[in-house]
Amino acid sequence: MTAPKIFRPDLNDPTRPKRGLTEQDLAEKATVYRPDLLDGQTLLITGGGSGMGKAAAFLAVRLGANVAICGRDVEKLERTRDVIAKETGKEIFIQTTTIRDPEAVEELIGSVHDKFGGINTVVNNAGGQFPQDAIDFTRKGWLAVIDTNLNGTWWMMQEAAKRWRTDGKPGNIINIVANVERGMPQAAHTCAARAGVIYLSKTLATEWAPFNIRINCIGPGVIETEGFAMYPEEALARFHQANPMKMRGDAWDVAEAIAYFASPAARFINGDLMILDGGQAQWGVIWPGGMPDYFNEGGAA
Ligand SMILES: CCCCCCCCC/C=C/C(=O)SCCNC(=O)CCNC(=O)[C@H](O)C(C)(C)COP(=O)(O)OP(=O)(O)OC[C@H]1O[C@@H](n2cnc3c(N)ncnc32)[C@H](O)[C@@H]1OP(=O)(O)O
Ligand SMILES: NC(=O)C1=CN([C@@H]2O[C@H](COP(=O)(O)OP(=O)(O)OC[C@H]3O[C@@H](n4cnc5c(N)ncnc54)[C@H](OP(=O)(O)O)[C@@H]3O)[C@@H](O)[C@H]2O)C=CC1
Repeated sequence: MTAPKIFRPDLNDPTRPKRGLTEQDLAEKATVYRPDLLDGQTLLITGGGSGMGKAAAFLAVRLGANVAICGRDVEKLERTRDVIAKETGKEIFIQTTTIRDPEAVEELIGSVHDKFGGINTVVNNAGGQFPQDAIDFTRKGWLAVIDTNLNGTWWMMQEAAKRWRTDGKPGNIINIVANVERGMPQAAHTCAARAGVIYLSKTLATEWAPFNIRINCIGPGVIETEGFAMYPEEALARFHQANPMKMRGDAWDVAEAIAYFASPAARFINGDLMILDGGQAQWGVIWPGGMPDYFNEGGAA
């Protein structure tokens, strides 16, 4: 029997390059939006302590919004709160929460609601996966990825919607998913979960329209963030070859798309999926754990 291929990253390995935008970038990067675009709006962003979530938090604050973030690691949340305060003078709200726990999610939505008097937009960005051939997934590994990406996103959506219904206020949900149209070899667990979120969103965009709740998804392709640490260097060297532009996006690309969906410019967009991937969906497949010989030119037919 062949042993399963496993890449278990050492997230503290000092030999691996630091990836993603710096905090200075997030504080200074130019934006296409006017500075008061999100004045008075409240955004709750899950997974806001790193990567795209942190960039979205920074941008939303810079555009005038009240921002709350959550994640499992309190240090990342505190660091994000402190640097945003230092760079913008504005205090964001943080709460340690795993989105996998529906009671913790209920508490989170309640606290943010009480703190700011309501929530305008929920950004379900928290998530992730590990690269592995599906045939070797352990039960625990499969469940961890489904629970985080599908169940966790659902708990957030349902709890926010209940609040909006009770308050009689409009709501807006932005779900960060992935590029799943052509499947995702070696990421089948996340592909299943993200496809679930996309069709959950399309369904609820209709079912929750009477409550004035809109729901849209953003499907990023290869976006260079701290999250790249989950993948081996050999895979990272190939990721961007899977889009015809042969480049990586950055967290600001996604943050600006989130700001657009949070703004009045998107008021008539509902149940949609925006793909932000340099064209990868039409062209390439990533194979984060390495492409099997079978698919190489000259490999077994
Ligand atoms: C979208 C793009 C797609 C991939 C395609 C390429 C995409 C392009 C670019 C990048 C896309 C990104 O999403 S970058 C963003 C990446 N960021 C993240 O993934 C951050 C969040 N991720 C996580 O927290 C974890 O990976 C996740 C498994 C989802 C949840 O972790 P938990 O802490 O709950 O669980 P753990 O205790 O760590 O693990 C639970 C079990 O999962 C399995 N497991 C965990 N890590 C494992 C590993 N490396 N290899 C095998 N199996 C593993 C084991 O069975 C574990 O049990 P034990 O054996 O008992 O331990
Ligand atoms: N980078 C890319 O190329 C792509 C990324 N994506 C997805 O985009 C999203 C953002 O990724 P990115 O910024 O790159 O990577 P990061 O790893 O930086 O971000 C993921 C965030 O999710 C949080 N998180 C994970 N699990 C939970 C949980 N159970 N409860 C609460 N928070 C959680 C993490 O915080 P903490 O560890 O503190 O809990 C972290 O801040 C993820 O869903 C990712 O899978 C999709 C396609 C491509």
